[in-house]
Amino acid sequence: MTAPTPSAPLFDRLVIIGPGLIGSSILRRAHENRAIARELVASDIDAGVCARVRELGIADRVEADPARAVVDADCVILCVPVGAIGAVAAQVVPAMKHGAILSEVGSTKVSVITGVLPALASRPDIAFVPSHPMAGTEYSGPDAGFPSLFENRWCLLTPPEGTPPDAVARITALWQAMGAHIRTMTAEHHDRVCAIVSHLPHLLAFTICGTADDLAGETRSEVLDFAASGFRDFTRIAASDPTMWRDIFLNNREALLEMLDRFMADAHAMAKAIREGDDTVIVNRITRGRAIRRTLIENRQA
Ligand SMILES: NC(=O)C1=CN([C@@H]2O[C@H](COP(=O)(O)OP(=O)(O)OC[C@H]3O[C@@H](n4cnc5c(N)ncnc54)[C@H](O)[C@@H]3O)[C@@H](O)[C@H]2O)C=CC1
Ligand SMILES: O=C(O)C(=O)Cc1ccc(O)cc1
Repeated sequence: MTAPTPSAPLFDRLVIIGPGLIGSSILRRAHENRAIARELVASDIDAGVCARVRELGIADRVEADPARAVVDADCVILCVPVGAIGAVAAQVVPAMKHGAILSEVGSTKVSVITGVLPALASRPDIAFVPSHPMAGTEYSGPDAGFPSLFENRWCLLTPPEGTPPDAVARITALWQAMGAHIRTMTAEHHDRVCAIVSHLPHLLAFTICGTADDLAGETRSEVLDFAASGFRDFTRIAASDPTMWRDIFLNNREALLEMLDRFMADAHAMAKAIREGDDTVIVNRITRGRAIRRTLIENRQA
């Protein structure tokens, strides 16, 4: 009697360009679950990151040159800051094999897709499946990653019109193997949703920490002494990486500015209610905030 042949992995060779928090988390999960890819390859512009990924042993091979890294890959995922995705696509696409899948994990989509499309113009054989795991932390780099990062989190896919369904199905299967739930939407819708749920909150956190820091002398030291209040929750996300967030703000400019305008109008309405002692408006606003938090807890996303 012959032993049953184990089913082939989802990808033969999976390449991660930029194995920082997100890229190294994908590698860690795929390293644990070899049904995802037979071979894992990593490449990073930073020689220190390449050396660290080798030490961690989370990739089978590390290549300094991204064009060398992607040779014969079935799937290449760009995990670099959004401002670099277009340029990295231009470096790797010409070296990719016929029929391979290109993906990326950037936090913004419209400008990322616009930036990648020129590299794909002469390679209609390559399917492009942009993805965005709605999971992360305020930490960066290969040491910050962990295999369960995407567990029970949403991953948003924004395949451009005409993307082969088979490629979308394979990227869906990849994120499901990471433990994520999938939602597919247009890039425009993605950018508006993420502007309100992620980009504006980060902008507010950076701003409030800056405002507190600008307060002179004694007050500032008290802000830091008594930070075990609402302020502390802002400081966690305000600790996020400056390059990554500069790129997100500049690449989702329109949607972010629209949400900021709406927020400022609502903040002005709250200021007016406080000035005028309008307790109905104040209580109503707080009650709606509590309800949102309760829903997140019920959906296990808190
Ligand atoms: N940090 C988070 O919580 C989340 C981040 N994202 C997105 O994922 C992407 C990666 O973010 P993180 O993993 O947090 O960043 P990270 O800073 O931890 O890792 C990014 C890596 O890309 C490398 N890199 C930068 N430019 C490069 C280039 N031109 N060629 C090759 N490598 C290059 C860096 O050296 C670094 O190792 C970003 O686009 C970000 O918007 C998506 C979801 C969550
Ligand atoms: O650490 C947090 O609270 C985050 O919000 C992480 C995060 C950062 C960027 C994304 O595009 C998605 C998730």
